[in-house]
Amino acid sequence: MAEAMIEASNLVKRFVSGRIRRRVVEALRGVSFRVYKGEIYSFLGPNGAGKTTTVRILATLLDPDGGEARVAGFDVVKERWEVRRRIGVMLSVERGFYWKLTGRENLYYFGRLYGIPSRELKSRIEEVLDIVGLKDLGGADKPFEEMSLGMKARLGLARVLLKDPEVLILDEPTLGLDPASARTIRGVIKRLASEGRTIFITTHNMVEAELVSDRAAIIVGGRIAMEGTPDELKKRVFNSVNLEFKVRGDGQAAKKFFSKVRSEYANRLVGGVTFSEGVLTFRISVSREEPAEPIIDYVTRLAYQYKFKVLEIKALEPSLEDVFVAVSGSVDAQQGRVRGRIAR
Ligand SMILES: Nc1ncnc2c1ncn2[C@@H]1O[C@H](COP(=O)(O)OP(=O)(O)OP(=O)(O)O)[C@@H](O)[C@H]1O
Repeated sequence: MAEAMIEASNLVKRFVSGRIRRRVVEALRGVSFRVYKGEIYSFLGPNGAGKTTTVRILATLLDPDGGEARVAGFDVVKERWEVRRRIGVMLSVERGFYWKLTGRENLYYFGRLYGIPSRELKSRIEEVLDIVGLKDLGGADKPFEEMSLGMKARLGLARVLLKDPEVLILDEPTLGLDPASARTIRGVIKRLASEGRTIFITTHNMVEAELVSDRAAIIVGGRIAMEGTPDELKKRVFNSVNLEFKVRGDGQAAKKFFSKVRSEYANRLVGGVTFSEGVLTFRISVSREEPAEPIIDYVTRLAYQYKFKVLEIKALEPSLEDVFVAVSGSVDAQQGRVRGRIAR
């Protein structure tokens, strides 16, 4: 069994706000999870779900009101310095750098602050600049204030890597980045995990979560609603997949053809049917337990009968975003934000 590098047990956190009208927000209501060595574990959740609060507790920046967490084997409250020595934390891409210093100078400053000897630090800086691709972009010698968001994020990750941490805790590491920078950051995250580092990330970006995560948890209202590999989550939430058919044929025959399909699979047709430029497209839902062949056979035979050509048959698996929407309930309030962020 792999070693647990992050263990959260029943974490509880409350915030009290407002002086006159006291308001208690239960940010975490008993959050438990484990992340094993070499794993990439994503925390997904709508706004205010408790993601950043969890990150801050794991990063020893905030104490829980209840429960406990251990990172790299050490308690985040009682042994916070042991934890800090072993983790790399990226909270917000723009935080904490010196605006007038270049990328390289900033890294030198932080490297010295982390106690890395000067000679060793210089070669380490070149190494991490290469890993995050900042030299190629000309970001190494640019003052921080003149960097693009993508360069700043890369520098943030470079700073995290200076310490060569066992565990990386990254809060929305690709938020707002251009596609190339987001891809680079995802690539670095995967590479680090393949080298045995453990990665905890929070994200709103479902496509990203699906691309990088070994396992993911969906957190809603301070509680983990569901946890598993992206595949497990999909199977648990959706017990069917949609088969999409594209057939080409004559417009008049298309009506008759489709009415046959409808009479056979009336309540299993999902989404609309379209007929465009001679191509009829429709979807039939198939439960995961039943074989798809009889449906494929039926449609193929019907197509032959009506002199239609079957252009394509494919299974459309639900995405992690579909799971997220189903699990986190109505996301109307967040929809703009969620949609906006996955469109990268
Ligand atoms: N310092 C604080 N004082 C009062 N309430 C807080 C504080 N920090 C967080 N909260 C509240 O705790 C809840 C969880 O916040 P948290 O920042 O962990 O959510 P999140 O999942 O990271 O959301 P987002 O995606 O919007 O960053 C929210 O209701 C938030 O308003």
